[in-house]
Parts: sequence; structure tokens; C-alpha cells
Amino acid sequence: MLSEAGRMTRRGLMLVLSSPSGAGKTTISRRLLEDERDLSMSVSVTTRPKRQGEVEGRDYYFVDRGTFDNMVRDNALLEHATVFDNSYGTPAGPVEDALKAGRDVLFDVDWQGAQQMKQRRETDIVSVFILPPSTAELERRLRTRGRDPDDVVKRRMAKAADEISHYDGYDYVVVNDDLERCLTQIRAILVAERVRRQRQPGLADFVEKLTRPYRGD
Ligand SMILES: Nc1ncnc2c1ncn2[C@@H]1O[C@H](COP(=O)(O)OP(=O)(O)OP(=O)(O)O)[C@@H](O)[C@H]1O
Ligand SMILES: Nc1nc2c(ncn2[C@@H]2O[C@H](COP(=O)(O)O)[C@@H](O)[C@H]2O)c(=O)[nH]1
Repeated sequence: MLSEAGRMTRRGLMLVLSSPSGAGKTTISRRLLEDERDLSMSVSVTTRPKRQGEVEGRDYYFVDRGTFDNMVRDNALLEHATVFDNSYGTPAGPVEDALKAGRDVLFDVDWQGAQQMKQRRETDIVSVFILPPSTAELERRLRTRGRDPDDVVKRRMAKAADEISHYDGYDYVVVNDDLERCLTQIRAILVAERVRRQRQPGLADFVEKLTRPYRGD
């Protein structure tokens, strides 16, 4: 009964993942979404061209510069930033609907996006920075992923130290060495953050009813 009452009244949370490119955000996000039924992915808008295999509305909403600028002007984005020469932003509308309905939202954004979201929605955010186990392993992952040519891999590696330097703005830091262990740690963060007192607005009523018979009033 308690968990049922908690489920119905809980406010959702915003789980923000950041890392240097190639540390494993996409891999981790996909695995979390497979087995967390209360979690959905925030789909960003971007001006970057679609890559082979990417699907409009699943991976991103691919928009032109004018459309992106209009969204910024109309305050339709919760945050936005330039990453690797392209613009990215998080549509605001779907996030509030999900949180109100008690559903959690997962974000794969860079440190600038995480920082802006924290400024605007501090109590809803749970931020996790994912570190690679080593620089050599990060480069190995970028290369074996086989998606980017050598110059792009080099550029991502050159940017990694800058992204990593922002780890201290995050609530949690997880090293993605063994994927399963990393997932266990992030799931544990989710489990604990969901039962934070502030995320259970129905708690005072529940406790009041629970203790009524013993208070003699
Ligand atoms: N724990 C792990 N051990 C070994 N390989 C991993 C691990 N986690 C992810 N990978 C691999 O590393 C590569 C990069 O992972 P992924 O694409 O998820 O990174 P990313 O952080 O989302 O990168 P980007 O920011 O560029 O989108 C992929 O080929 C993925 O399969
Ligand atoms: N600030 C934001 N950063 C975002 C958003 N969506 C993605 N990203 C980050 O961009 C880079 C590159 O992503 P890629 O898919 O083009 O390789 C990566 O670090 C993402 O975390 C967003 O809406 N806002």
C-alpha cells in the first residue's frame, strides 16, 4: 500500500547524464530505458546532420538553423548549447508533463546543458557524470565504435579533458569500466533519489492517516 501511495503521488525526476564523447552515455541510456518503465528519454533538437541509422524523433529532432533559433527565441528549450560546432537543445514541453505525471526523464547532454538545467530546475535534477576508466580506453572506444574518421576521433579526444574538468558540478560520478557495474550504480542512484522526501508530496497525508488512530484526536 505504501509503495502504491508513493507511486501515485511522486513527482518525477530529471536524470542528467554527461561524459566526454565515447565514455558510454548512449549505451548506458539504452540499457536503462530497456528496464526502467517509469523512465523516458528526452529527445533533443539539433542542427547537426542526421547520421546513418539515426531516426527522426527517436535519436533527435533534426532542424535547420532558423527553426532552432525560433525555438530559442520562443523559450521552447529548457537549455541549449553549441557542441562540436552544432547547436543542441532540450524541448521544455514534454519534460514538465512527464514530471507532473510522476515519470522520470533521462537527458544525454553536455556540461553546459547540465549546468543550465541545474540553474533552472534545481530540485528536480539528479546529475551523473560518467568517467572513462582511462584515456587510452576512451580512445579505444571511439575508434572501435567505428563511427567517426580519424580527425573527428582526435577532435573528440582533444575535447575530453575540457568536458571532464566539469565533473565537480555533478551530484554523482561513476566510472564506466565494467558496464554492468556502472548500470547497477546508476540504478541504485535512481532507486534512492525516487524516495527522497521532497519527491513524495503525498507523504504528509499518508503519515497523517497512518498515525491518526494512535494520536487520540
Ligand atoms: N563499459 C564499457 N566497456 C567497453 N565498451 C563500452 C563500455 N561502455 C560503452 N562502450 C562502447 O564504447 C563506445 C562508445 O559508447 P557510446 O556511443 O555509448 O558513448 P557516448 O558517451 O554516448 O558518446 P557520444 O557522446 O559521442 O555520443 C561504443 O562502441 C560502446 O559500445
Ligand atoms: N547541451 C546539450 N547537449 C546535448 C544535447 N543533446 C546532445 N548533447 C550532447 O552533444 C554531444 C554530441 O552528441 P552527438 O549525438 O552529436 O554525438 C554529446 O556530448 C551530447 O551529450 C542537448 O539537448 N543539449
